[in-house]
Amino acid sequence: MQEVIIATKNEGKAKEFIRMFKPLGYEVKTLLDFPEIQDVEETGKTFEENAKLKAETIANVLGRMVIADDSGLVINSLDGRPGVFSARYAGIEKSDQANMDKVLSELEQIADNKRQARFYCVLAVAAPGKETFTVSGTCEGVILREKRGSYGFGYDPIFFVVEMDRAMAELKPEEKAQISHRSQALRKLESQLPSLLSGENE
Ligand SMILES: O=c1nc[nH]c2c1ncn2[C@H]1C[C@H](O)[C@@H](COP(=O)(O)OP(=O)(O)OP(=O)(O)O)O1
Ligand SMILES: [Mg+2]
Repeated sequence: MQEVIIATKNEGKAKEFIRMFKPLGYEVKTLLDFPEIQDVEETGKTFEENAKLKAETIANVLGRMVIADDSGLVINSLDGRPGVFSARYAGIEKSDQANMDKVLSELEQIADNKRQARFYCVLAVAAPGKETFTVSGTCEGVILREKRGSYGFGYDPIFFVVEMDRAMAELKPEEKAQISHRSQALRKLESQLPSLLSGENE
């Protein structure tokens, strides 16, 4: 099977990418398979900037095509927070539980009809000597008042998916893969994968 490198150290993302790429005929490797590679500092102001930064840095380290994912939760009544700070919202330890607790407490006084939010995902494709490009996807929802469900990762337990009438963490992996911001973004990339990867690791 042809190999695709995803420049992520996030186990939840890694699992989703492995599942999404399998039916397309690609085997996914992530930075969890390359523990010697150092963290890329996410200094960008936008998801696009951070996705490009991660993809280009790792493409240069490995000398081959790499896809990076920068994603997060955007909440209307918090002026778009946590946004690009989603992973480290409650501190640099990157705790999903602490991040969710912080959002829940910030929204405690916010009425049910003012809790709209969206997940946003940018995928950047970078290869040495080529121009980097990005695609994006979104998933609309509402922030719950307590955690629900145990699938997924990150903010999934507090994110109610309008389209599915359940919390994201109540969706089985194959259900999340039908509607997620990540799969929306990947769909925009799918048809280009064969040409992007031609000449790589045959
Ligand atoms: O489907 C999702 N379901 C729930 N939460 C999600 C999702 N997608 C992103 N998120 C949250 C997790 C993390 O708090 C942040 C991503 O931050 P982000 O910097 O892109 O990833 P990360 O630091 O965990 O790993 P890495 O940079 O190595 O890919 O947004
Ligand atoms: Mg990150």
